[in-house]
Amino acid sequence: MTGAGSGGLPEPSVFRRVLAPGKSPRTGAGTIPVVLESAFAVDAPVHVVAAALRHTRTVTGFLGATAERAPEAVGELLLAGDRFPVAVGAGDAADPDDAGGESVGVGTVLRADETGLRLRLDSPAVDGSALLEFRPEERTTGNRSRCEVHLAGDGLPEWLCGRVSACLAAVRELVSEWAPRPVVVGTALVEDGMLLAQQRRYPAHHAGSWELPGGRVEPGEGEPEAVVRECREELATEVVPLGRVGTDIPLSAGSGMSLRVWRARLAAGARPPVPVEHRALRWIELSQLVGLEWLEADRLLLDSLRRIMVAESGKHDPK
Ligand SMILES: Nc1nc2c([nH]c(=O)n2[C@H]2C[C@H](O)[C@@H](COP(=O)(O)OP(=O)(O)OP(=O)(O)O)O2)c(=O)[nH]1
Repeated sequence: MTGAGSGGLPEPSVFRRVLAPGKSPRTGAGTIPVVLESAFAVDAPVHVVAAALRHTRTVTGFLGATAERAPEAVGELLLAGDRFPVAVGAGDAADPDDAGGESVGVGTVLRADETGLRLRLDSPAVDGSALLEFRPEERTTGNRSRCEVHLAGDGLPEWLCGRVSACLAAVRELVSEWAPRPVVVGTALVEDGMLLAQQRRYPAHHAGSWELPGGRVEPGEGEPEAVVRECREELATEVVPLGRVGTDIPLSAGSGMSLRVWRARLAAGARPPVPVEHRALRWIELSQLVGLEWLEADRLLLDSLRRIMVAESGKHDPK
């Protein structure tokens, strides 16, 4: 990978364009396949950057650059399996409403989680498939956390490079808007490959839905401390936080908060969790994960939660 300087946005000109060995330039519709390798730095923690990289409107708007056709993706953040239309051609990369070309391809999300965003672009105009990947990596110096986003692409049409650059500028803006948000911590408590979920009793619009134990981080409190306190209050037990899981999830428009999940285990000798404030608790097996009626925000974390459940159980993922 090639570093693109400290904090500078990668202009199309700084993308290293290399024809992949053994490949020859494809012809037609101005498509020259490009192998793209680049990196740029953002002054924000990786879980915030990874969230912005999967923001549906930003990614589909800039990369798809087609205003008329709504993406099939319905969530605020992209999920693996989502698909969206892509107008093929030059257009104005800075304007998501300017579709450019006339022919339409399809973008498919192959992965959208804390490890990054991986997309496939299928269109007759690119003569098959092109792959594009954004991979955020944390770089910590002292107590300052910044993120390096590595870009990789294979078989990219030339016109897509300008859109990638415009998309990254929009991601950067989103990051500066999201980074200072107050945080609600959620706890992914996994024991023997099973995840603890709790069913809300209130407010009315959340009652009956399932969520992870947690709540708002108090002023002056660290996130791991908030995880321990909330589990004491809600489950009457002691947990040990182990690290973050998934990307941040921006909570619904009015709240201005982000959900940030920590993985945890029960402390040695801790009492079994009981529902103090909630209607019910349930230890969820892998096969029950998707079918549960989760709060909408939690649904966007299921791929990441599945991964830690599989790792804990030592089983093969049947998905
Ligand atoms: N705790 C938690 N909150 C979640 C999850 N998913 C999700 O959308 N939320 C939302 C619901 C609420 O709008 C907000 C946090 O509310 P909360 O009621 O748990 O927070 P809290 O304990 O600090 O609040 P309070 O009851 O003391 O007033 O985050 C989740 O998995 N766990």
